[in-house]
This record gives sequence, C-alpha cells and structure tokens, in this order.
Amino acid sequence: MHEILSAARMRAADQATIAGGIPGIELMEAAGRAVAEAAKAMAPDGLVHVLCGPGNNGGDGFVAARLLAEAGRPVSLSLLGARDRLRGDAALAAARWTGPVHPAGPDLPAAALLIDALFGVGLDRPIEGLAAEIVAAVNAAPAPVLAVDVPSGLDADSGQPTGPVIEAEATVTFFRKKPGHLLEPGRSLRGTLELAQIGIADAVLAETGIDGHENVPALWARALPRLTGAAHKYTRGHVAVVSGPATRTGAARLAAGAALRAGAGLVTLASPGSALLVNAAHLTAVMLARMDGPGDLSALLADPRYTAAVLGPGMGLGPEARALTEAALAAPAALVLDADALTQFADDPDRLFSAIAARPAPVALTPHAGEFARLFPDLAKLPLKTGRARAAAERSGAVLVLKGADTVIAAPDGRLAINANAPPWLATAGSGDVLAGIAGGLLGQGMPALEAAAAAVWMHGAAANEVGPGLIAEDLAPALRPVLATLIDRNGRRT
Ligand SMILES: NC(=O)C1=CN([C@@H]2O[C@H](COP(=O)(O)OP(=O)(O)OC[C@H]3O[C@@H](n4cnc5c(N)ncnc54)[C@H](OP(=O)(O)O)[C@@H]3O)[C@@H](O)[C@H]2O)[C@@H](O)CC1
Ligand SMILES: Nc1ncnc2c1ncn2[C@@H]1O[C@H](COP(=O)(O)OP(=O)(O)O)[C@@H](O)[C@H]1O
Ligand SMILES: [K+]
Repeated sequence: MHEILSAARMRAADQATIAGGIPGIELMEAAGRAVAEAAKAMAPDGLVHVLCGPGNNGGDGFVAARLLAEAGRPVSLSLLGARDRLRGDAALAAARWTGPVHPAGPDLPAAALLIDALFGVGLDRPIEGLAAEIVAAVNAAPAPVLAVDVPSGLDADSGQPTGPVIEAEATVTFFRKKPGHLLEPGRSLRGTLELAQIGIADAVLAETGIDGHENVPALWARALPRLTGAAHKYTRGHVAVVSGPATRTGAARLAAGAALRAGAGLVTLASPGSALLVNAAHLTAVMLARMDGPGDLSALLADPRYTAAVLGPGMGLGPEARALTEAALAAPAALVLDADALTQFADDPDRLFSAIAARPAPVALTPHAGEFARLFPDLAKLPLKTGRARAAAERSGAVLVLKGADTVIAAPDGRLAINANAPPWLATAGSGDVLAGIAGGLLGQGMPALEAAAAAVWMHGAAANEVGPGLIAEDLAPALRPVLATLIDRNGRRT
C-alpha cells in the first residue's frame, strides 16, 4: 500500500485493469462510492455541492453525487463544460445522475461541503478563465472542500500547483498515493488523505512499475539493528563525530548525542585541541578524543571498531576542513556527510563522487536544497524533487537525503522514499545536525545505507511529533526513546 505511482503509471494501472476485464465504469463507481462515504463522514448533514470537470475526475463526482442523493442527502451539482462533451466512463456516470446539472460558475450555493471533482491526474496545463474563477470561489467559500484524487490544479507528480489550485480539507485518492500527495506544497494543499481501493489488483504494479515508496517503518523495520541479550557496546557500533572549532561545537554535539540515542554502542567526538575544553564541559556519555588535523583523524578511524563517522555539522570550510573530510573518505567506516562537508566540495564535486566510488563502505549525503544546488547545480534545475534526488544518488554513488519539509531519500540503484511525517516545527536551528547523528548511529550499527537513512528521517519526524510545537533541536534525541519503543520491544526484538 505504500508504493507511489505517478499520474502516467496510475493511468497504466487503470488501463491494465480495464484490459484485464474490469469495466472502467466499475472502477469509477467504486471511486465515487469512496468519495461519497468520505463526504458523509465530513459533513453528516446539510447540502453537498459537487463541482464536476470535463474528464473522468468529473465522472467520479457524478457517481458520488448520485450515491449521496440515493442516501437521502441534499445534493446539487454543477459541470464545467458541456454535458454532451463528456466521453466514455464520465458520460456513463453522468447518464446515471438524474438530478439537475447546473453550469459551473463562481456563484456557489451555501453548502455544508464542496466536492472538488474538477480535474484529477489528467490536468495537463494551468487552470484559466472560468475554471480559475471557480477555484478562487471554492477557496473563498466557508464550506470545507473534499478533493477527488488530487486538489484540482495540483500536479500529481511534482506536488506543485500548475496555476490556481484548490485548497482541500481532505482528499480521497485511489489505489496508490501519487508523489504530489507527499511532496510540498501538495501535501499541505490536499489536507488529510484517504486511500481507497477501487478494484485494481496489486499485481498490476508488476506491470506498471512504481515511482518509489512513502517512507514508513514497513520499508526498513526488518533492517533495524537487532539487539540480543549477548549485545555489548562494541557489537552496537562505534561512531565518530567530527567537531568544529572552539566557537562552533554545538552542532557536532547534537549529532553525537543523537547517534548515541539511536543505539550506537559508543560515540566519540573527535575534537580539535582548541575545542577540547568546551566540548568536555558539555559531554557525559559521549566520549572525547583529541584530533588535530587529517593525520589524527585517519589514525583514529583506522581502528576498525569505528563503524561510522559523521562530518559536516559546524565543521567549517577551507582547506583544513576539507582535508578532514578527505581523510574520512579514505577510512573504512560508513560515512554521513552533511552541511559543510558537502559545501567543501562545491568547487569539485567529482572529486567527492570518485572518492565515494573508491570506498567499500556506504556514504549518506544529507543536503538541504541549498547544499544540493552547490554539489549538483545542473540537477537542481530538474522539475521533480524525486528526479533530483534519484539522479544525484546515481551520480554520487551515495544514498542521497534531500531534506526539506518533504525529505526525499534515494539510493544509487533507483530505490526512493518520500517522507511525509515531519512537522513544520522541525524547521529550527540544529535539527539537521540531529538527523545526521541519527543516520550515523544507525549506519554504525550496520544497517544498510538506504534503510538507515530512511529510518533516520522517519524517526526524526516522529521524534519531532513527540515533542510538538516549541521544539528545539536539543529536544529531539530524548524524544527518540518513545519512538524507538514503537519499533523495538523490551526484548530487543523489532515489533
Ligand atoms: N477509468 C479510469 O481511468 C478511472 C479514472 N478515475 C478518475 O479519473 C481521473 C483522471 O481522468 P482523466 O484522465 O479523464 O482526466 P481529468 O483529471 O478528469 O482531467 C482531464 C480533463 O480535463 C481537461 N483539462 C485538463 N487540464 C485542463 C485545464 N487546465 N483546463 C481545462 N481543462 C483541462 C481535459 O480535456 P482537454 O481540454 O485537454 O481535451 C480532460 O477533459 C482520475 O484523477 C480519477 O479521478 C477514477 O474514476 C478511476 C477510474
Ligand atoms: N517545514 C518543515 N517541515 C518539516 N521538516 C522540516 C521543515 N523544514 C525543515 N525541516 C527538516 O528540518 C531539518 C533541517 O535541517 P537543515 O536544513 O540542515 O538545518 P540545520 O542546519 O539548521 O540543522 C531537516 O531534517 C529538514 O528535513
Ligand atoms: K479534483
């Protein structure tokens, strides 16, 4: 259920189902039924007004209107375009509606609920003219809006509005979610999302392929580190986190604390001598090692007990800082490169990618959009965030975590997950450092890189939800405890 389908793949799934013998009108009846049920739940009484468009999305609206009327609800319906221009299943669905069909316009009746069945995945250009006036009127109306499949005007693949767009309280979509339901601003515009099954068999996915998954625990829960009674701290991995200079140490400590909380057996902060005292004053369970330059870091990481290292948070730019990252790239540990450790390679990204290609252990890169554009200036111009992440993972050979409200995680082999559990109060200084630490903690426990990165992003969002508004980055690591408790039971088993 967590696969994601683009508009084109969704059409292919519809078509394959119809070719397999299930008439399209049956799918449309099932879709309309799901919309009608959602409408009843949203507005238990009062008028439901259904706005139908000229394609099959409008067809779903005709079905929902009929079923609501049959259930005794007052229903009115308006159609954008001429009734005799309706084709195929939409024409069939309209023929089964026996109530009046009003011409659609911006004058809306006072309704308890508006159903937006104007445009679905067939939208292929910006909404203009009369349709745009209707969209504006719907958004200005006091009634809540239930969108059919996608809020009209939203591009189902990118999550971007093509122009004027409906702001929905809720959306019912069919068979599988579309990328635009999870990518911002689509995720905000669609309101709550219900996934309805309409008679398309899961088996069609083998034929259509998928565009990725929603990032949910089912994707990676089986890869979580398994704790047995025989565990000792060295079986749980040792993570090194590289500290910045004396005036910029907080970010690395945030990452180190998060790595420990994510389950690493030991975490050592590798600190320049000049920053040792300030770091020491703030650390307890996290250990401290003096590290003055790339030679020291290479020597530290040559110890095979170091299973992962995190570089970037508060690290700084310039040749010395970059030499540290080069030393880490040459070491055997798995790596998380974040923030400055990415920007250090802005002048020569290929050098980073060839170092990644040459090392046996995995690397996760965790850029936000700005850092991404420095490493992948050409890819930053691609229209889809999913496409940007996928192409960057392929080029770099690393697992790519393209952060934001809608973080996308991509592997070089094409696997991809879109994260949708992060609340906006995560947008606060230092929260990215915590994410890098969680990822390092999971990688250090031997979790495969895509799974570790996806799990880290999900846990980060879940921890932020535990904390709630008012969150500061320091709150996140403690909040991992209740999150981990939902994933791992008291016997150390994955739940
Ligand atoms: N049997 C099935 O396949 C099932 C499909 N299902 C449902 O069908 C939906 C997809 O239906 P769809 O493909 O007919 O496209 P849809 O979203 O209704 O819009 C296309 C229409 O709008 C027009 N148009 C486009 N852009 C426009 C614009 N900016 N401004 C103005 N007009 C514009 C375009 O006409 P054009 O002018 O381009 O000729 C065309 O008439 C899907 O989201 C789901 O809800 C479910 O019932 C399950 C079974
Ligand atoms: N609006 C938002 N909603 C949810 N998560 C967000 C939002 N904005 C940022 N985040 C998350 O917060 C973190 C910010 O990281 P980053 O940009 O590196 O900031 P910093 O360097 O201050 O830690 C990322 O994990 C990102 O996914
Ligand atoms: K719609």
